Amino acid sequence: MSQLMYTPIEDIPKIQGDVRSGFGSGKTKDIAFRKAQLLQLAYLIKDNQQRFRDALHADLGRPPTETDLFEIFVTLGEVRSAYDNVAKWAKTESAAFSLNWFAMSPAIRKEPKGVVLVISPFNYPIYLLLTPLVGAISAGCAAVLKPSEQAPATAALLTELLPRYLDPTVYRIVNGGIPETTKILELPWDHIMYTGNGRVARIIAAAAAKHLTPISTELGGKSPVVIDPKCDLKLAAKRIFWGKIANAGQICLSPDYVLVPRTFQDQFVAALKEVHDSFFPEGPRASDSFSRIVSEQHTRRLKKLLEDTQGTVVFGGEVDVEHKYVAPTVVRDVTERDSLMSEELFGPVLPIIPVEDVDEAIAIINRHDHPLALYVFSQDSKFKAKVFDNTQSGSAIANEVVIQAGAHGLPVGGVGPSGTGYYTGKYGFDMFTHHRATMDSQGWLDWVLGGRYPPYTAGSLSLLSKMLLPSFPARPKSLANAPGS
Ligand SMILES: NC(=O)c1ccc[n+]([C@@H]2O[C@H](COP(=O)([O-])OP(=O)(O)OC[C@H]3O[C@@H](n4cnc5c(N)ncnc54)[C@H](O)[C@@H]3O)[C@@H](O)[C@H]2O)c1
Ligand SMILES: CC1=C(/C=C/C(C)=C/C=C/C(C)=C/C=C/C=C(C)/C=C/C=C(C)/C=C/C=C(\C)C=O)C(C)(C)CCC1
Repeated sequence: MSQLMYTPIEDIPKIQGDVRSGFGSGKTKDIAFRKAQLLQLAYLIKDNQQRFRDALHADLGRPPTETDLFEIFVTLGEVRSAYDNVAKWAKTESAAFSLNWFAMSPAIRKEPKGVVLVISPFNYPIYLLLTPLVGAISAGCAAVLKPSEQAPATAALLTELLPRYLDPTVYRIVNGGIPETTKILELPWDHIMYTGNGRVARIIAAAAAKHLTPISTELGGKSPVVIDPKCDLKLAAKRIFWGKIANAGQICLSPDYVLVPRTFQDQFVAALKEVHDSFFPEGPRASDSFSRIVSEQHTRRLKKLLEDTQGTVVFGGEVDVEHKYVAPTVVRDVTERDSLMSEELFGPVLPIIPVEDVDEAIAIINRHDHPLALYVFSQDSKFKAKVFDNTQSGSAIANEVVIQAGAHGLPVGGVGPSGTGYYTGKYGFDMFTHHRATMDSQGWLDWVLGGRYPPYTAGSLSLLSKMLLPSFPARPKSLANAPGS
């Protein structure tokens, strides 16, 4: 297995300078070049699938099925979609038709922003590094990638493979921890995409502000689940519990806590226990279908949150810091002020908060930061609409969890504290694309537009008003008492 070597800090400005020169050559703008690089990226993943599985097993004790589902398939899907659509996405687009303007051929040129920086976290180190790269390549940008040092085997493998498959004059990896990333952030970039926690996002945003660099932040938060007692209970329990134990709960979109009607809590907890026993008949510790926590530090953090909870542990609760193991755990009768509600859990611990009704569930959600995802389990469209219409979140998903990130055509992104901007598919292309307004005005148009030149006269203004001043419908009766009426 490759060993992770940090990039010497003094090399970082040169790497950025080299990539900037590479971008300056103009080669990344060529659609054939973009497609060739995308194809190479597909083969980088396909040729090395087993090595990626092994690396993720070393980093997170991750079962290969999960690496395939959450990283390999979905990243290859992103590459395929970009490969098929890049020519269409990159085409100059005519502006919406307007009688006044069409003669000037107004259009939008899709131009690469330039040299972009991608900083990614440990939990999906392939998908969250390479999906932004797909966006950057398809947008015609050059890119420097900073993988998470907390997933060293995967970072080392990517560092070995990237220059073998992609053009190293325009796509490079820089490795390291805080000192290296701090150096990277001193440099001017044309866009920074950061995926990770909100604390570091503030550091990134402050560094970017010095150069007025635009940023996208893909963050996390506490994604709630609202349960309607009339839901399909077995299905709800199975999907929610899977979303909590996959990658040992280290998923940005993982259900963080569940809001369940007080009278339904016993049934819901019993259903979760049944699912637990069916997923792990030999117990989760012995199972090869259950990951470990990324570090001893994060395991200790989860241990402390569990020690401090005032809720009742229904099952699980076992923590072994040395082996970075946290058992799948369900805690019932949790309150809003509990330790388990103090931060994003990012582990296989599921707190259940009993509520009187859906109104109380909505009020609790709205007292917290807008989450990355909001889940509802219900067969009743009015119930679902009530929850979605009265809350805000990155995504609003009924009767499913987590897999919305893999759904073709949907953006992935947060709102407010769960992030700014969207990636995947065309959204990834747009993130790294400058929409450059262009037009070409003919001289003869001054027959009608000549009134803009001095000396200004009442007649010229009247003509300009006729062409350019928009009219509006009369105010309806319902606005009769509105200010100014
Ligand atoms: N919205 C999304 O798509 C998404 C996806 C995955 C994870 N997340 C969120 O990410 C978080 C987990 O990731 P994490 O942040 O713990 O991962 P992490 O510890 O791997 O850090 C992420 C990146 O930030 C860098 N970093 C850390 N400290 C830094 C500093 N002081 N200055 C500059 N860079 C620094 C790391 O080197 C790494 O590359 C969770 O909150 C999760 O919800 C969001
Ligand atoms: C096959 C036929 C049919 C049915 C097809 C169906 C229903 C296919 C369904 C496929 C599904 C549900 C696939 C799910 C994939 C999930 C993925 C890829 C999850 C990805 C999650 C990710 C990337 C998470 C990322 C995490 C992040 C960003 C944070 O940390 C019929 C029935 C239509 C008939 C014809 C044949």
